[in-house]
Amino acid sequence: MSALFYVLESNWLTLAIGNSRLHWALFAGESLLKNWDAPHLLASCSNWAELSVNITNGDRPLPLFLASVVPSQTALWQTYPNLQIITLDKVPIKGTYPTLGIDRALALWGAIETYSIPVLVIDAGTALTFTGASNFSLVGGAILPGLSLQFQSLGQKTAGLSIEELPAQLPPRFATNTTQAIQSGIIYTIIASLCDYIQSWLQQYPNSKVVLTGGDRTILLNYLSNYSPQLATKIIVDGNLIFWGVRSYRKLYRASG
Ligand SMILES: Nc1ncnc2c1ncn2[C@@H]1O[C@H](COP(=O)(O)OP(=O)(O)O)[C@@H](O)[C@H]1O
Ligand SMILES: CC(C)(COP(=O)(O)O)[C@@H](O)C(=O)NCCC(=O)O
Ligand SMILES: [K+]
Repeated sequence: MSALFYVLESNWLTLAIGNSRLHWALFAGESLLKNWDAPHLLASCSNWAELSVNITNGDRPLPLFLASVVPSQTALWQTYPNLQIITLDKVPIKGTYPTLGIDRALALWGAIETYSIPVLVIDAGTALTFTGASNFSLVGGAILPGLSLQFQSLGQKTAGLSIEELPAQLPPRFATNTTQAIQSGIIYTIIASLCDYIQSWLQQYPNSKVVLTGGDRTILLNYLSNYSPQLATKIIVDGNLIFWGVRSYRKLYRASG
């Protein structure tokens, strides 16, 4: 990221650490100015100054709100002087369980605040997660290996069944070569699962919004639009849900001192 922006009093940063990479956002007050992704930091980075050369203005480190599901990456930020680590006990959604991922809780909070409740959040990240809420209370969800992870695990645990690229559109379902057979197997089962979870949720909560986020959101929506155009129209795509959750957190705890 470039360091060439004016740092205002109201500027603050959020860093959401997922299992694949870092998700950064720069805010001015309530407005998102800029967001970007970056690779995980190397464990050899041992102090925040080294890590944050691009996010300071001289010796004024910006307030940093950190939400992480990767403890070894969280540890690298512990000495940052203007740091707030967001923990699940600070998320006001009712009915959560102690090991719920903070990324899921914040994305859900962000979806509730930005859209409405009931809401189902689908996070197509390293893991593919479903997280639903009604009455400002967690209803529940599901976790499965995400799109890339499914390809990678097949590649790692078999002799030679690895493929490099995801097709932009749905592959033929009944394939006659190995690459397309793998693509078909993984993509159609993920899309069928998506449809099934969404339909099941909408049966219970017919007026619910369904919001898709995470690094694979665009490609999954493409597949879903081919597979079930009618269901695809019901989906809101928002890559910034977790940032809206962090914004809600900041607002709540600033307001209450
Ligand atoms: N440059 C990239 N690095 C890693 N994953 C990427 C990249 N571009 C797209 N992706 C897709 O994004 C998915 C990871 O989603 P993301 O939301 O970034 O994960 P997480 O929040 O778990 O770190 C991967 O499965 C991959 O398919
Ligand atoms: C399910 C997750 C691995 C998803 O992580 P991600 O794909 O965003 O990197 C993460 O939210 C997590 O570690 N959750 C803890 C278990 C739970 O939410 O029940
Ligand atoms: K995520």
